[in-house]
Amino acid sequence: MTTAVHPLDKEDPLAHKRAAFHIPANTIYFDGNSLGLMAPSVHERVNQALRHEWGDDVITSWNKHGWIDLPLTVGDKIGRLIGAPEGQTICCDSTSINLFKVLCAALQINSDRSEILSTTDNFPTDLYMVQGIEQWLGERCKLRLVSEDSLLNEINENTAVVLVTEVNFRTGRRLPMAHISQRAKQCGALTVVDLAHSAGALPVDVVANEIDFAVGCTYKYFNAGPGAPAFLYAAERHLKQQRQPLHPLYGWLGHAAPFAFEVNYAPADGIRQFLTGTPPVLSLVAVDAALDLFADVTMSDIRTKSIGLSSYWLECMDKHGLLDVMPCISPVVADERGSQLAFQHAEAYAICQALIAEGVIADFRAPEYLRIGFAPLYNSYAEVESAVSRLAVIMQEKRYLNAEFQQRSKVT
Ligand SMILES: Cc1ncc(COP(=O)(O)O)c(C=O)c1O
Ligand SMILES: Nc1c(O)cccc1C(=O)C[C@H](N)C(=O)O
Repeated sequence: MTTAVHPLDKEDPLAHKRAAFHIPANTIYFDGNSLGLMAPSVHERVNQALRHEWGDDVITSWNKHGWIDLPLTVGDKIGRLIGAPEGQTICCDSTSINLFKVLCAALQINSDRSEILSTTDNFPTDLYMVQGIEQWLGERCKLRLVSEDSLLNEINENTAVVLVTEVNFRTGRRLPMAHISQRAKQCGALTVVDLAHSAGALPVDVVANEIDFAVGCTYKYFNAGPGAPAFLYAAERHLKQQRQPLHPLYGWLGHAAPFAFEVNYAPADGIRQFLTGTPPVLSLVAVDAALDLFADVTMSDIRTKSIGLSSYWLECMDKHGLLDVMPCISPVVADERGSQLAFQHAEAYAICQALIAEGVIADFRAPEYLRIGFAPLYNSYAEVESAVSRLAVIMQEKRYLNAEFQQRSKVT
Protein backbone atom coordinates (compact mmCIF):
# COMPACT_ATOMS: atom_id res chain seq x y z
CA MET A 1 0.00 0.00 0.00
CA THR A 2 1.39 3.43 -0.86
CA THR A 3 0.63 6.42 1.32
CA ALA A 4 -0.32 9.65 -0.39
CA VAL A 5 2.40 12.28 -0.41
CA HIS A 6 1.34 15.61 1.10
CA PRO A 7 0.80 18.13 -1.74
CA LEU A 8 3.22 20.60 -0.13
CA ASP A 9 5.92 17.93 0.11
CA LYS A 10 5.41 17.15 -3.58
CA GLU A 11 6.40 20.72 -4.45
CA ASP A 12 9.28 20.91 -1.97
CA PRO A 13 12.69 21.19 -3.72
CA LEU A 14 14.41 19.98 -0.53
CA ALA A 15 12.19 16.94 0.01
CA HIS A 16 14.91 14.56 -1.22
CA LYS A 17 17.30 15.64 1.58
CA ARG A 18 15.21 13.85 4.22
CA ALA A 19 16.53 10.50 2.96
CA ALA A 20 20.04 11.54 4.02
CA PHE A 21 19.04 11.44 7.71
CA HIS A 22 18.27 8.68 10.15
CA ILE A 23 14.69 9.37 11.22
CA PRO A 24 14.08 7.48 14.48
CA ALA A 25 11.25 4.95 14.21
CA ASN A 26 7.74 6.27 14.88
CA THR A 27 9.12 9.71 15.60
CA ILE A 28 8.31 13.16 14.35
CA TYR A 29 11.24 15.34 15.33
CA PHE A 30 10.77 19.08 15.81
CA ASP A 31 13.78 19.73 18.04
CA GLY A 32 16.50 20.36 15.47
CA ASN A 33 16.94 23.82 16.99
CA SER A 34 18.44 22.09 20.03
CA LEU A 35 20.03 18.92 18.63
CA GLY A 36 19.88 18.06 14.94
CA LEU A 37 19.26 14.52 13.67
CA MET A 38 22.10 12.19 12.73
CA ALA A 39 22.89 11.43 9.11
CA PRO A 40 24.19 7.91 8.36
CA SER A 41 26.95 9.54 6.27
CA VAL A 42 28.22 11.21 9.44
CA HIS A 43 28.09 7.91 11.29
CA GLU A 44 30.07 6.28 8.48
CA ARG A 45 32.68 9.02 8.38
CA VAL A 46 33.24 8.93 12.14
CA ASN A 47 33.51 5.14 12.01
CA GLN A 48 36.10 5.44 9.29
CA ALA A 49 38.07 7.96 11.36
CA LEU A 50 37.89 5.59 14.31
CA ARG A 51 38.82 2.44 12.41
CA HIS A 52 41.34 3.65 9.85
CA GLU A 53 42.65 7.02 10.97
CA TRP A 54 42.94 6.46 14.71
CA GLY A 55 42.91 2.64 14.47
CA ASP A 56 45.47 2.06 11.72
CA ASP A 57 47.34 5.29 11.22
CA VAL A 58 47.29 6.39 14.84
CA ILE A 59 49.44 9.46 15.53
CA THR A 60 50.56 9.87 11.91
CA SER A 61 46.99 10.96 11.18
CA TRP A 62 47.71 14.45 12.55
CA ASN A 63 49.61 14.99 9.29
CA LYS A 64 48.41 12.17 7.05
CA HIS A 65 44.70 12.87 7.50
CA GLY A 66 44.97 16.59 8.17
CA TRP A 67 43.73 16.33 11.77
CA ILE A 68 45.83 19.30 12.83
CA ASP A 69 44.14 21.61 10.30
CA LEU A 70 40.57 20.43 10.89
CA PRO A 71 39.59 23.51 12.96
CA LEU A 72 40.52 25.64 9.95
CA THR A 73 39.26 23.47 7.10
CA VAL A 74 35.96 22.81 8.87
CA GLY A 75 35.86 26.48 9.87
CA ASP A 76 36.07 27.50 6.21
CA LYS A 77 33.23 25.11 5.35
CA ILE A 78 31.07 26.84 7.98
CA GLY A 79 32.34 30.20 6.74
CA ARG A 80 30.85 29.52 3.30
CA LEU A 81 27.42 29.14 4.92
CA ILE A 82 27.62 32.40 6.88
CA GLY A 83 29.12 34.60 4.16
CA ALA A 84 32.68 34.59 5.51
CA PRO A 85 35.73 34.62 3.22
CA GLU A 86 38.37 31.90 3.69
CA GLY A 87 40.56 32.06 6.76
CA GLN A 88 38.19 33.95 9.00
CA THR A 89 36.21 31.15 10.65
CA ILE A 90 37.44 28.46 12.98
CA CYS A 91 35.67 25.43 14.45
CA CYS A 92 36.67 24.86 18.07
CA ASP A 93 35.61 24.87 21.71
CA SER A 94 32.07 25.60 22.83
CA THR A 95 30.02 28.64 21.91
CA SER A 96 30.44 29.88 25.48
CA ILE A 97 34.26 29.71 25.32
CA ASN A 98 34.26 31.33 21.90
CA LEU A 99 32.07 34.12 23.24
CA PHE A 100 34.63 34.72 25.97
CA LYS A 101 37.42 34.98 23.42
CA VAL A 102 35.66 37.37 21.04
CA LEU A 103 34.25 39.54 23.83
CA CYS A 104 37.77 39.99 25.19
CA ALA A 105 39.03 40.74 21.68
CA ALA A 106 36.32 43.33 21.04
CA LEU A 107 36.86 44.99 24.42
CA GLN A 108 40.56 45.19 23.72
CA ILE A 109 40.08 46.70 20.26
CA ASN A 110 37.67 49.30 21.67
CA SER A 111 39.72 49.74 24.81
CA ASP A 112 38.76 53.36 25.46
CA ARG A 113 35.17 52.21 26.13
CA SER A 114 33.85 49.68 28.63
CA GLU A 115 30.17 49.12 27.91
CA ILE A 116 28.90 45.83 26.56
CA LEU A 117 25.31 46.37 25.49
CA SER A 118 23.01 43.36 25.25
CA THR A 119 19.42 42.28 25.72
CA THR A 120 17.80 40.98 28.90
CA ASP A 121 16.30 38.11 26.95
CA ASN A 122 19.60 36.98 25.42
CA PHE A 123 20.62 33.34 25.93
CA PRO A 124 22.00 33.13 29.50
CA THR A 125 25.47 31.87 28.55
CA ASP A 126 26.04 35.05 26.51
CA LEU A 127 25.23 37.18 29.54
CA TYR A 128 27.11 34.96 31.98
CA MET A 129 30.27 35.26 29.88
CA VAL A 130 30.09 39.04 30.14
CA GLN A 131 29.36 38.87 33.86
CA GLY A 132 32.46 36.73 34.33
CA ILE A 133 34.62 39.15 32.36
CA GLU A 134 33.09 42.05 34.30
CA GLN A 135 34.08 40.37 37.56
CA TRP A 136 37.68 39.99 36.42
CA LEU A 137 38.15 43.29 34.61
CA GLY A 138 36.28 45.57 36.99
CA GLU A 139 35.91 49.09 35.54
CA ARG A 140 37.07 47.99 32.09
CA CYS A 141 33.88 46.03 31.40
CA LYS A 142 30.31 47.00 32.22
CA LEU A 143 27.27 45.06 31.05
CA ARG A 144 24.14 47.06 30.23
CA LEU A 145 20.94 45.19 29.46
CA VAL A 146 18.02 46.61 27.50
CA SER A 147 14.92 45.17 25.84
CA GLU A 148 15.07 43.80 22.30
CA ASP A 149 12.67 46.55 21.24
CA SER A 150 14.97 49.30 22.43
CA LEU A 151 18.36 47.80 21.51
CA LEU A 152 18.80 49.79 18.31
CA ASN A 153 18.18 53.13 20.02
CA GLU A 154 20.28 52.29 23.05
CA ILE A 155 23.51 51.91 21.07
CA ASN A 156 25.50 55.09 21.63
CA GLU A 157 28.99 56.59 21.69
CA ASN A 158 29.75 54.89 25.02
CA THR A 159 29.07 51.42 23.68
CA ALA A 160 32.18 49.33 23.17
CA VAL A 161 30.43 46.15 22.06
CA VAL A 162 26.90 45.23 21.01
CA LEU A 163 26.37 41.59 21.95
CA VAL A 164 23.34 40.20 20.20
CA THR A 165 21.84 36.81 19.41
CA GLU A 166 20.18 37.14 16.04
CA VAL A 167 17.35 34.70 16.79
CA ASN A 168 15.95 34.58 20.32
CA PHE A 169 16.18 31.03 21.72
CA ARG A 170 12.83 31.33 23.48
CA THR A 171 10.58 33.38 21.22
CA GLY A 172 12.25 32.76 17.86
CA ARG A 173 12.23 36.52 17.23
CA ARG A 174 14.82 37.53 14.65
CA LEU A 175 16.53 40.85 15.31
CA PRO A 176 17.36 43.16 12.37
CA MET A 177 21.11 42.50 12.13
CA ALA A 178 21.72 44.93 9.26
CA HIS A 179 20.21 47.84 11.20
CA ILE A 180 21.91 46.91 14.46
CA SER A 181 25.28 46.60 12.79
CA GLN A 182 24.84 49.86 10.89
CA ARG A 183 23.92 51.74 14.06
CA ALA A 184 26.86 50.16 15.91
CA LYS A 185 29.24 51.29 13.15
CA GLN A 186 27.85 54.84 13.27
CA CYS A 187 28.54 54.94 17.01
CA GLY A 188 31.98 53.32 16.80
CA ALA A 189 30.81 50.15 18.60
CA LEU A 190 31.79 46.61 17.59
CA THR A 191 29.32 43.79 17.04
CA VAL A 192 29.53 40.30 18.54
CA VAL A 193 26.75 38.16 17.11
CA ASP A 194 25.59 34.77 18.39
CA LEU A 195 24.39 32.81 15.37
CA ALA A 196 23.41 29.68 17.35
CA HIS A 197 19.84 29.76 16.01
CA SER A 198 20.69 31.24 12.61
CA ALA A 199 23.56 29.19 11.17
CA GLY A 200 22.22 26.46 8.92
CA ALA A 201 18.65 27.74 9.27
CA LEU A 202 18.69 31.05 7.42
CA PRO A 203 20.92 33.09 5.14
CA VAL A 204 23.64 34.87 7.11
CA ASP A 205 26.11 37.31 5.60
CA VAL A 206 28.69 38.46 8.12
CA VAL A 207 30.54 40.50 5.51
CA ALA A 208 27.55 42.31 3.99
CA ASN A 209 26.34 43.11 7.50
CA GLU A 210 29.84 44.19 8.57
CA ILE A 211 29.75 41.97 11.65
CA ASP A 212 32.97 42.18 13.68
CA PHE A 213 32.82 38.82 15.47
CA ALA A 214 30.37 35.93 15.42
CA VAL A 215 29.99 32.61 17.18
CA GLY A 216 27.55 29.72 16.93
CA CYS A 217 26.78 26.04 17.50
CA THR A 218 27.13 23.15 15.06
CA TYR A 219 24.94 20.65 16.92
CA LYS A 220 21.69 22.42 16.04
CA TYR A 221 20.88 23.09 12.38
CA PHE A 222 24.27 21.81 11.18
CA ASN A 223 23.42 18.36 12.65
CA ALA A 224 26.98 17.66 13.84
CA GLY A 225 26.05 15.78 17.00
CA PRO A 226 25.79 16.34 20.75
CA GLY A 227 28.50 18.64 22.09
CA ALA A 228 30.02 19.14 18.63
CA PRO A 229 32.55 22.01 18.58
CA ALA A 230 31.28 25.51 17.97
CA PHE A 231 32.52 28.12 15.49
CA LEU A 232 34.06 31.56 15.72
CA TYR A 233 34.25 34.20 12.99
CA ALA A 234 36.48 37.28 13.12
CA ALA A 235 36.47 39.97 10.43
CA GLU A 236 39.74 40.25 8.55
CA ARG A 237 40.27 43.86 9.65
CA HIS A 238 40.67 42.65 13.23
CA LEU A 239 42.89 39.72 12.35
CA LYS A 240 45.35 41.98 10.59
CA GLN A 241 45.86 44.49 13.40
CA GLN A 242 48.00 42.50 15.75
CA ARG A 243 49.12 44.89 18.46
CA GLN A 244 48.96 42.17 21.08
CA PRO A 245 47.09 38.89 21.55
CA LEU A 246 43.38 39.43 20.99
CA HIS A 247 42.23 37.30 23.93
CA PRO A 248 43.69 35.95 27.17
CA LEU A 249 43.29 32.19 26.52
CA TYR A 250 46.91 31.65 25.56
CA GLY A 251 46.70 28.03 24.44
CA TRP A 252 49.67 26.32 22.84
CA LEU A 253 47.86 25.61 19.56
CA GLY A 254 47.08 29.32 19.18
CA HIS A 255 50.82 30.04 19.40
CA ALA A 256 52.67 31.22 16.28
CA ALA A 257 54.95 28.16 16.46
CA PRO A 258 53.31 25.49 18.63
CA PHE A 259 55.95 22.86 17.96
CA ALA A 260 58.81 25.18 18.87
CA PHE A 261 57.59 24.82 22.45
CA GLU A 262 58.76 28.28 23.42
CA VAL A 263 58.49 29.60 26.95
CA ASN A 264 56.63 32.76 26.05
CA TYR A 265 53.35 33.11 24.22
CA ALA A 266 53.16 34.77 20.80
CA PRO A 267 49.85 34.57 18.91
CA ALA A 268 49.57 32.82 15.56
CA ASP A 269 48.61 34.91 12.58
CA GLY A 270 45.03 35.10 11.45
CA ILE A 271 42.13 33.09 12.78
CA ARG A 272 44.42 30.39 14.21
CA GLN A 273 45.12 32.65 17.18
CA PHE A 274 41.65 31.76 18.47
CA LEU A 275 42.66 28.12 18.90
CA THR A 276 43.46 26.99 22.43
CA GLY A 277 44.14 23.28 22.97
CA THR A 278 44.05 19.99 21.07
CA PRO A 279 41.04 19.78 18.73
CA PRO A 280 38.38 17.10 19.39
CA VAL A 281 39.17 15.24 16.17
CA LEU A 282 36.29 12.75 16.14
CA SER A 283 33.77 15.52 16.77
CA LEU A 284 35.36 17.70 14.10
CA VAL A 285 35.18 14.85 11.63
CA ALA A 286 31.45 14.65 12.40
CA VAL A 287 31.02 18.39 11.78
CA ASP A 288 32.95 18.05 8.52
CA ALA A 289 30.73 15.24 7.26
CA ALA A 290 27.51 16.88 8.48
CA LEU A 291 28.33 20.07 6.55
CA ASP A 292 28.56 18.06 3.32
CA LEU A 293 24.78 17.78 3.44
CA PHE A 294 24.64 21.50 2.65
CA ALA A 295 26.80 21.19 -0.46
CA ASP A 296 23.92 20.94 -2.94
CA VAL A 297 21.40 23.30 -1.33
CA THR A 298 21.13 27.07 -1.05
CA MET A 299 20.47 28.91 2.19
CA SER A 300 17.71 30.73 0.36
CA ASP A 301 15.92 27.41 -0.37
CA ILE A 302 16.40 26.45 3.27
CA ARG A 303 14.86 29.72 4.43
CA THR A 304 11.91 29.37 2.06
CA LYS A 305 11.19 25.89 3.38
CA SER A 306 11.66 26.97 7.00
CA ILE A 307 9.08 29.72 6.56
CA GLY A 308 6.83 27.29 4.67
CA LEU A 309 6.92 24.78 7.53
CA SER A 310 6.36 27.29 10.34
CA SER A 311 3.59 29.08 8.45
CA TYR A 312 1.88 25.76 7.75
CA TRP A 313 2.19 24.83 11.45
CA LEU A 314 0.38 28.07 12.36
CA GLU A 315 -2.26 27.39 9.72
CA CYS A 316 -2.89 23.88 11.13
CA MET A 317 -3.00 25.21 14.71
CA ASP A 318 -5.54 27.79 13.60
CA LYS A 319 -7.65 25.15 11.84
CA HIS A 320 -7.81 23.14 15.06
CA GLY A 321 -8.63 26.27 17.10
CA LEU A 322 -5.43 25.87 19.13
CA LEU A 323 -4.09 29.41 18.85
CA ASP A 324 -6.64 30.73 21.37
CA VAL A 325 -5.73 28.00 23.83
CA MET A 326 -1.97 28.38 23.51
CA PRO A 327 -1.05 31.69 21.88
CA CYS A 328 1.98 31.96 19.66
CA ILE A 329 4.60 34.25 21.19
CA SER A 330 6.81 34.18 18.07
CA PRO A 331 6.46 36.93 15.46
CA VAL A 332 3.58 36.26 13.08
CA VAL A 333 5.45 38.06 10.30
CA ALA A 334 7.60 35.24 8.94
CA ASP A 335 10.56 37.46 8.09
CA GLU A 336 10.81 38.52 11.73
CA ARG A 337 11.30 35.02 13.10
CA GLY A 338 13.95 32.33 12.84
CA SER A 339 13.19 28.65 12.25
CA GLN A 340 11.07 28.02 15.33
CA LEU A 341 7.74 28.83 16.94
CA ALA A 342 6.92 29.09 20.64
CA PHE A 343 3.51 28.73 22.25
CA GLN A 344 2.48 29.83 25.72
CA HIS A 345 0.50 27.67 28.12
CA ALA A 346 0.66 27.23 31.91
CA GLU A 347 0.96 23.46 31.31
CA ALA A 348 3.51 23.76 28.50
CA TYR A 349 5.92 21.33 30.16
CA ALA A 350 3.29 18.58 30.54
CA ILE A 351 1.94 19.25 27.05
CA CYS A 352 5.44 18.73 25.68
CA GLN A 353 5.75 15.43 27.58
CA ALA A 354 2.34 14.30 26.30
CA LEU A 355 3.46 15.15 22.76
CA ILE A 356 6.65 13.14 23.21
CA ALA A 357 4.54 10.20 24.40
CA GLU A 358 2.66 10.51 21.11
CA GLY A 359 5.91 10.35 19.13
CA VAL A 360 6.32 14.09 18.53
CA ILE A 361 9.54 15.50 19.96
CA ALA A 362 9.50 19.21 20.73
CA ASP A 363 10.88 20.99 23.78
CA PHE A 364 9.89 23.18 26.68
CA ARG A 365 11.47 26.43 27.77
CA ALA A 366 10.76 27.94 31.16
CA PRO A 367 8.57 29.39 32.34
CA GLU A 368 5.74 28.19 30.08
CA TYR A 369 6.65 27.78 26.45
CA LEU A 370 6.32 24.87 24.08
CA ARG A 371 9.00 25.24 21.42
CA ILE A 372 8.79 23.78 17.91
CA GLY A 373 11.97 23.82 15.80
CA PHE A 374 11.84 23.38 12.04
CA ALA A 375 14.79 21.75 10.29
CA PRO A 376 14.25 22.30 6.56
CA LEU A 377 16.63 19.52 5.53
CA TYR A 378 14.54 16.76 7.06
CA ASN A 379 11.16 18.01 8.32
CA SER A 380 8.17 17.56 6.04
CA TYR A 381 4.80 19.24 5.68
CA ALA A 382 3.13 15.87 6.37
CA GLU A 383 4.90 15.80 9.72
CA VAL A 384 3.56 19.25 10.55
CA GLU A 385 0.00 18.20 9.79
CA SER A 386 0.29 15.00 11.77
CA ALA A 387 2.02 16.62 14.78
CA VAL A 388 -0.57 19.38 15.08
CA SER A 389 -3.40 16.80 14.86
CA ARG A 390 -1.81 14.91 17.77
CA LEU A 391 -1.43 18.16 19.71
CA ALA A 392 -5.12 18.90 19.12
CA VAL A 393 -6.13 15.55 20.66
CA ILE A 394 -3.85 16.13 23.66
CA MET A 395 -5.38 19.55 24.23
CA GLN A 396 -8.94 18.39 23.71
CA GLU A 397 -8.59 15.44 26.08
CA LYS A 398 -6.45 17.45 28.52
CA ARG A 399 -3.97 14.57 28.55
CA TYR A 400 -1.34 16.88 29.97
CA LEU A 401 -3.08 16.61 33.35
CA ASN A 402 -1.82 13.00 33.70
CA ALA A 403 0.61 12.82 36.62
CA GLU A 404 3.23 11.05 34.45
CA PHE A 405 3.59 14.15 32.27
CA GLN A 406 4.09 16.52 35.21
CA GLN A 407 7.35 14.95 36.38
CA ARG A 408 10.24 17.30 35.50
CA SER A 409 13.41 15.79 34.08
CA LYS A 410 16.93 17.19 34.43
CA VAL A 411 17.32 18.33 30.82
CA THR A 412 14.30 19.96 29.26
C1 LIG B 1 21.98 31.44 21.66
C2 LIG B 1 22.80 30.32 22.23
N1 LIG B 1 24.10 30.52 22.49
C3 LIG B 1 24.87 29.54 22.99
C4 LIG B 1 24.34 28.29 23.26
C5 LIG B 1 25.15 27.19 23.82
O1 LIG B 1 26.46 27.38 23.97
P1 LIG B 1 27.45 26.16 24.33
O2 LIG B 1 27.88 25.56 23.03
O3 LIG B 1 28.55 26.81 25.03
O4 LIG B 1 26.69 25.19 25.18
C6 LIG B 1 22.98 28.04 22.98
C7 LIG B 1 22.37 26.72 23.26
O5 LIG B 1 22.74 25.97 24.10
C8 LIG B 1 22.20 29.09 22.48
O6 LIG B 1 20.92 28.89 22.24
N1 LIG C 1 23.20 22.56 24.29
C1 LIG C 1 22.20 21.92 24.92
C2 LIG C 1 22.48 20.88 25.80
O1 LIG C 1 23.77 20.52 26.01
C3 LIG C 1 21.45 20.21 26.45
C4 LIG C 1 20.15 20.59 26.21
C5 LIG C 1 19.84 21.64 25.36
C6 LIG C 1 20.87 22.31 24.74
C7 LIG C 1 20.60 23.44 23.89
O2 LIG C 1 21.20 23.58 22.88
C8 LIG C 1 19.61 24.43 24.30
C9 LIG C 1 19.42 25.45 23.26
N2 LIG C 1 20.55 26.33 23.09
C10 LIG C 1 18.21 26.30 23.45
O3 LIG C 1 17.96 27.10 22.59
O4 LIG C 1 17.50 26.19 24.40
